[in-house]
Amino acid sequence: MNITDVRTKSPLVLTYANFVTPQFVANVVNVVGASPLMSRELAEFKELAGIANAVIINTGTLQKVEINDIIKLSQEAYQLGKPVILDPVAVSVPFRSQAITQFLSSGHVDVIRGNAAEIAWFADIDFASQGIDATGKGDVIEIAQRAAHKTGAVIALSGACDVVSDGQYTQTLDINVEQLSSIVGTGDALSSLIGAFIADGLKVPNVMNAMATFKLAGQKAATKTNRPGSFTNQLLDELFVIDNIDVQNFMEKSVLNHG
Ligand SMILES: Nc1ncnc2c1ncn2[C@@H]1O[C@H](COP(=O)(O)OP(=O)(O)O)[C@@H](O)[C@H]1O
Ligand SMILES: Cc1ncsc1CCOP(=O)(O)O
Ligand SMILES: [Mg+2]
Repeated sequence: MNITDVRTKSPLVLTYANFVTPQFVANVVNVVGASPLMSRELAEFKELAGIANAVIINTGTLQKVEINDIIKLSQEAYQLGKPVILDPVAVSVPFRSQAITQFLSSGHVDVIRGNAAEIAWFADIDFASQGIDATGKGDVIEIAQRAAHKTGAVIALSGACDVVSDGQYTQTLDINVEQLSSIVGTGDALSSLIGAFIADGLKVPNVMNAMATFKLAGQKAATKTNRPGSFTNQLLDELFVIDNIDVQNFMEKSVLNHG
């Protein structure tokens, strides 16, 4: 899907959110015309997964007692044929590594969206990080492709260079917009935004369409302000008005295909 499709179809995006950024995430999904819904209640997962077009599981503030819940949520979504997107915040921190390993052992995932350090964990490649941030350097195409092969999921690696890969087909978007990394929650928001754009099918180009839309909105916002507070609101405003023709032109110019 593209931004016009999202505005027309208004897909419902169900997010098991962390407790840090849900309002911002919901607003990003809302301003592009999709329909956000957040829940952490096991008793309603089946019903909500039934009405959702995609399910996002963000483990940014996951607790031990919740691991079986997210496994159940991913299984319900899978049984209903709904794509599951995992956002494994700071996965290299030991408790989180154990939790995600347990999740992967019996849960289901179709897309993993993370920064380069988070994706490198799935690829079994060393990559420096500090908490929620990727701080190292590395071959992000290799990292994304290896993570895709190891997990069987479509990988959405975000950062200065965005990479989407299913292990065979890879696309990159190497456009630097520093301000996007200056506010907390842009990664969380991107994970749920991807959920809106894959409502008509889990394909690499659909995932890249979401990432390019978000990146272009960030680039536009950055031309109007460089202060984090006003940038946050400007980003929402740019997403609200962004035009599909602009996004398609941006993608034609900046997205590279790597087989
Ligand atoms: N240096 C950067 N230049 C351009 N875009 C960036 C940069 N860092 C992050 N982004 C963008 O910010 C968003 C969040 O990505 P990222 O910071 O990697 O996720 P997280 O917040 O989960 O660490 C993505 O759209 C990504 O493309
Ligand atoms: C600060 C923090 N702590 C646990 S989740 C979270 C938000 C992470 O947001 P993002 O990964 O989008 O920067
Ligand atoms: Mg993140």
